[in-house]
Amino acid sequence: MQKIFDEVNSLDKRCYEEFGLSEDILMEHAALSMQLYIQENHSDKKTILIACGCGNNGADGIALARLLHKKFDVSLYFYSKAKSQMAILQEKRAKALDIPIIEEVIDSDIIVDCIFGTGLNKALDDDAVLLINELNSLDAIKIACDIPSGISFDGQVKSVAFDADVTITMGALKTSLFSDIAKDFVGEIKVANLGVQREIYETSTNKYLLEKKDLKLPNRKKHNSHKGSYGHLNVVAGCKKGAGIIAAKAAFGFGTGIVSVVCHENLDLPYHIMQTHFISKNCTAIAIGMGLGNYEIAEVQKILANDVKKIVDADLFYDELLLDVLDEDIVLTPHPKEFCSLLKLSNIADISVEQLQNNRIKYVEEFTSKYPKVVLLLKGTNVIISQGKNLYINTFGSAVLSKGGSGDVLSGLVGSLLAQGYEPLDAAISASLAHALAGANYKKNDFSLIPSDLIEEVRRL
Ligand SMILES: NC(=O)C1=CN([C@@H]2O[C@H](COP(=O)(O)OP(=O)(O)OC[C@H]3O[C@@H](n4cnc5c(N)ncnc54)[C@H](O)[C@@H]3O)[C@@H](O)[C@H]2O)[C@@H](O)CC1
Ligand SMILES: Nc1ncnc2c1ncn2[C@@H]1O[C@H](COP(=O)(O)OP(=O)(O)O)[C@@H](O)[C@H]1O
Ligand SMILES: [K+]
Repeated sequence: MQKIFDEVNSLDKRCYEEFGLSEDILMEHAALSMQLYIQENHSDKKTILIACGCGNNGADGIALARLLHKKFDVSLYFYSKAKSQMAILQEKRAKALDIPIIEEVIDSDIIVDCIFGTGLNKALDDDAVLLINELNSLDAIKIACDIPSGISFDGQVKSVAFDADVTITMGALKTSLFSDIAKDFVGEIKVANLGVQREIYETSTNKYLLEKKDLKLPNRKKHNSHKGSYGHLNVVAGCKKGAGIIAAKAAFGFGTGIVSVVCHENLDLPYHIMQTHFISKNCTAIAIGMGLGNYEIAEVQKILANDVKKIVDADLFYDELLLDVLDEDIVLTPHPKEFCSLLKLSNIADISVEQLQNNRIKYVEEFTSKYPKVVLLLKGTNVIISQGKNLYINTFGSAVLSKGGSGDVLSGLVGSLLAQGYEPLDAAISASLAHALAGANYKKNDFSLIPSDLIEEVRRL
């Protein structure tokens, strides 16, 4: 996993104070890394437009123009007059080289957005909105310097943001790049070293970006085993039985030795999935909530009181009885609407889905600091998983997963790993990665995936 930081000003400051580097050195490295990226990936292109603002993001852009001048046809466009000391200095250097400065945006092979970086501190004015819309409308390779202009420090996009193919972010990954809203603007994210290697630049953090290698598949190492060695998951099915059946199939395909669906009515299940009317004595984990619908409170209370690992999803996020188990290391997998209900039930906040989506990390942190044992997996395009103070983000998911039943597959995967003995946090992380990567491996197209395709892809991981 890679570290993520809420802010990097303190990390820059450390470079000056502890490593004796200057702002100029850091900026030169920022510009150099963008130059190298462009030369290594787009040497066949001719024209580059660099749009600059008045602060140090703009200064990065002017320094880049100096580095690329003559190798490409570089034009500088100033959205506003240089204001920061470094922007004034860089402009002087650029003028000494006669780098073309243009008054109107022109068609170019590559556009580099250096209008606003981490200093964006108010709403974009009409001119900025017009400029960003104009840049977005051009058919060019689009590179954002540090962060696409228009995304604020907390990952919100109030009006518009630069629509980047790639974001070259300076020094370290920033939290703002990983909001659900930002995902449609950042493109591929690359980190530029600022004069020291990243491992030196970075300090400690509580936020991490998950990588493919963080997926720990339940590979079987022992030959001397039997089905009971790989756990017994009980999936509780309710009114909408399909949800439980999907979860059960996903769990079986992900390695659980025995999977039983708990339901009073007789179900038509695949032969390898068992049915039971009550929780099995030897079950090693329980998945409950998916499609539960109307249920008897006493019965659900009794199920939740079982001393085995549990994953809770869907309908139970609307019921106060969930509050009884929030002092356990239980896994909860709400989507945003369900999480809003959970926040309300737990007296943390009474907010709309929109308010949540604009502040996902804030509310996850509030919840997990109130309930430090719970493993919370907040669904979304960038899934957030958190327990206690630590928070992990999975960005591998995509819109192929926006289908009824995708969440039921996820519950099944989490339950499967819990039943096989994974710790709750490890189960949530690996299940979420498997879920998203399986979706990404489905290559037919981006609209036709159904839960059985997703389970099939999980089985191929
Ligand atoms: N040590 C450093 O400080 C380094 C900074 N770097 C670059 O510097 C950037 C941060 O520079 P700054 O702090 O100067 O910030 P920005 O360059 O993002 O812009 C800040 C300026 O824009 C103005 N502004 C903010 N929001 C506005 C709005 N909506 N409409 C109009 N004007 C607005 C502010 O008043 C301020 O003058 C980083 O994103 C990064 O690109 C890099 O060069 C690496 C090193
Ligand atoms: N656009 C998207 N990008 C990434 N993941 C997505 C996207 N849309 C949906 N998902 C994932 O699909 C799952 C949907 O779950 P949920 O809404 O509970 O569906 P259901 O209850 O119908 O099974 C979640 O894991 C979510 O993170
Ligand atoms: K920018």
